Amino acid sequence: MARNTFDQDETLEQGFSMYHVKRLYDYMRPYNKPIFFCMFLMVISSILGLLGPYIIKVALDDYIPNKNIAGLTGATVLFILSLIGISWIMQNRIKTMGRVGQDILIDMRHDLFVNLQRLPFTYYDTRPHGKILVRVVNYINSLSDLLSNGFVNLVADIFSIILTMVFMFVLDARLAWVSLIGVPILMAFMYPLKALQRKAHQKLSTKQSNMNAYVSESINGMRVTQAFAHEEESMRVNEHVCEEYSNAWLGAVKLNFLVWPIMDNVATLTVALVYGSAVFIFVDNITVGLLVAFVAYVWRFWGPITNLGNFYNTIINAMANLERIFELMDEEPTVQDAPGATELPQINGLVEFEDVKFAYEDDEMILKGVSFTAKPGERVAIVGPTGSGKTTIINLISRFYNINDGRILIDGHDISQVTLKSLRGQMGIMMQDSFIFSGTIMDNIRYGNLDATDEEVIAAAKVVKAHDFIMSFEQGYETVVNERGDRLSVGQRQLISFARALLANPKILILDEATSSIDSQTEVLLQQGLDELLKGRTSFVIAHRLSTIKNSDKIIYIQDGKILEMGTHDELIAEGGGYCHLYTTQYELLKA
Ligand SMILES: Nc1ncnc2c1ncn2[C@@H]1O[C@H](COP(=O)(O)OP(=O)(O)OP(=O)(O)O)[C@@H](O)[C@H]1O
Repeated sequence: MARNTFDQDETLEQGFSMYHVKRLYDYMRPYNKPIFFCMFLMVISSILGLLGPYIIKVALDDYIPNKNIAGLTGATVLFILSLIGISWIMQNRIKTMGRVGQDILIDMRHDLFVNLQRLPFTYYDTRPHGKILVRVVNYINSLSDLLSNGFVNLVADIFSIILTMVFMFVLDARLAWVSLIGVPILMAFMYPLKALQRKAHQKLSTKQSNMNAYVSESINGMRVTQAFAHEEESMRVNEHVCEEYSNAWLGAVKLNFLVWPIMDNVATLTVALVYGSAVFIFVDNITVGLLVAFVAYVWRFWGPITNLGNFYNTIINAMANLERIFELMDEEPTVQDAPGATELPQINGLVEFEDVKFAYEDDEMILKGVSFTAKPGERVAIVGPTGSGKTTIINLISRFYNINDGRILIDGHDISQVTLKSLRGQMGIMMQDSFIFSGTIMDNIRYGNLDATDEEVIAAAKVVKAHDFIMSFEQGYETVVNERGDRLSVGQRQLISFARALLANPKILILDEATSSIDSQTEVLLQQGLDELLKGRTSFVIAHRLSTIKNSDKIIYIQDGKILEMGTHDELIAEGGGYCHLYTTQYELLKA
């Protein structure tokens, strides 16, 4: 999968097609009833709107010359009633379609979010998160107008155009033909514009995505930016992405704004032709009332055509975003249950790596044939230099990535053939980055097991020695923390994540640098609790502080994606290899 950065335009793997329109219609289908009802209302509204000029014609040509007061009063009342009817219909349409539009957006957001949950680490590794966010939030929002007004108005406008033509032909077929001259002229202008608009809107959505990605990255990296006093550089980049966005916006809007004047000019030209032909060619058979009514119909004919132009702008914009929304919705998780995957039964915790080869990106093998066995209940430590592949190994146990070659077995079951849920549901994982969700400390720990009682949460916190610092907060376990865990120190965040992993009560426990930021005194206390707790569980521990893994049943020393040494602490020290060197260096440093 190609990597993308905030300043790199995303290319679409698949262009716009009728398939996208069909997909959009699938979302609208459940709301057919209110949508068709609103379309029906709009058709009635068009008919009422078209009555106006006819009433004026009758008033001008018949009632006023004949001083027919009763007829004139009746026509006025009818005219007012038609205006009231139109306004009632408008109100109801806005209310109903507003609701329907929002409901459709909720359905689309739901489906997008469902797929986001399924997508593997690789997907998130390879693109800025702001670019994902923009699809779920901004692009979906941009469909609101199309769904609330666009389609209903489209049908009403088409109906209105046809009905107006009928009125025009009934009134005077010669003038009706004259007023249609504008249609091919309009087509000749609009056709070449279409391709330009489509490109401009695609560019706009790409630049919006880039801008979002940079803002999101800047917020996440704000502390580093301020620490290095790089605000100006950051602002310069921001100005650049904003300028690119605004240029793209201007480009798209400039083309959109061409649509309306073209239509207006063609409409004016048509009216002029109607007047001209009425005065110079068909002068004998035309009354004032007929001409006034006819010109009113010509404007009414061009009104919906102008609306169609606006609808066209909306749909061009929406389609550029829809392409990306559906692309994300259709993104197939590369890590998913194999066909016929079975449930992993309750495990004992035997983990076997058989000649596992793995690459994040095709060209660079990270694990180059890793084999080891961890027996149930064994405590396995994985050590090695930075970037040697330790985290990669433990990420593979939970199948966050698919391996390129070899096999990983748990209790003899190949993990690629069992369901992800049954596999991950039996593991407790504490990752290097102790992520804290916004909410209370209690909720954050309970994330490990949503069914756990408050007492169980507190018990887990006590085991990892987090209870005391939690209780030192005024609100204890109910203290609200945010996404970055800003109220908490890094060590405190680690302890909370630790408690979360334990609460899952897993047969396999994975601890990646679980205690790297915890003071030595707390760590000693924690180790005592842990010894008891890890009994009966297979655990994988990664720790740079080697004193914490000395007592492990097995230490795996990995370098450059290969296991170089494996054994107990004493055995590896006796071997005098890489582990011994690492350990003695650390020991010397501590002594110094
Ligand atoms: N998501 C990723 N995409 C591409 N390459 C990656 C990714 N994560 C890690 N790598 C690469 O894989 C190699 C092993 O990384 P890994 O995180 O497993 O190392 P580690 O031994 O855990 O290091 P550390 O001690 O620093 O945590 C590194 O060279 C790293 O650049």
